[in-house]
Amino acid sequence: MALTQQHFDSADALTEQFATTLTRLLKEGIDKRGRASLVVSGGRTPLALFKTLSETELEWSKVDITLADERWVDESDEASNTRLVKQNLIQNKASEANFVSLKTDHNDAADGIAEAESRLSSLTQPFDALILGMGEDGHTASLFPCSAQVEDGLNMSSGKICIAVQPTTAPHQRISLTLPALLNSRNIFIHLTGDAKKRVLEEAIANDTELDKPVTAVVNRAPVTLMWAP
Ligand SMILES: O=C(O)[C@H](O)[C@@H](O)[C@H](O)[C@H](O)COP(=O)(O)O
Repeated sequence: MALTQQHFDSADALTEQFATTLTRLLKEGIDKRGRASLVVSGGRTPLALFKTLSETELEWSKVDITLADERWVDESDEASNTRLVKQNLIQNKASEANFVSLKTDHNDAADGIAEAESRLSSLTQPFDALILGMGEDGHTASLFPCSAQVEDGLNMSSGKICIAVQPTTAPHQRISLTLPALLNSRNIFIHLTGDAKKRVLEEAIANDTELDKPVTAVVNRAPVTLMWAP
């Protein structure tokens, strides 16, 4: 499948254009289907994008937002992606958006899977837009190459929407959408900044080893747009 690359001169230019594109896609979803769904990633990269989106005019009350993955920590924990999204995206004009959390009260993520999957079933699918980040080890969402669960997460016929993941090279147990669940999106973006990550992505695609660099599995199966700035 094709990777379309959109390169920008600065992170600000990337943020502006990305917010415009996402708003257009969400509006299109609302116009055609009554509601729209947006799947975002955690980490530091999307922070400015979240802030810009939150200031954007849109019928946010008709938008459902969830995460591609979540660290299995309380919402009060600095590491919580839910906290990040609520503090930066579900604010201002976007405060009316409906946020669907993947985190449940269970101590172990494995015990929260059924509830998380049931929550996700309320979202318009295919998702209108999916924003993925990537780590320098080639993980995307929480499909970590170091984890024992990576094969399960990349299995296209598992029938699973979410899995519990225990990375060995990153902190916190996680819950992640599986590859088939992520691919159930009308528009897929990989959002990266910096030369190092761009190199990792290019090498991952060239070497085509999905278990070693799970981001490759997404690019191999769907049209993906890379949104990149230095
Ligand atoms: O919760 C998470 O950690 C993620 O969703 C993860 O897949 C993230 O997107 C990458 O690790 C990139 O993170 P940075 O943007 O912080 O580099």
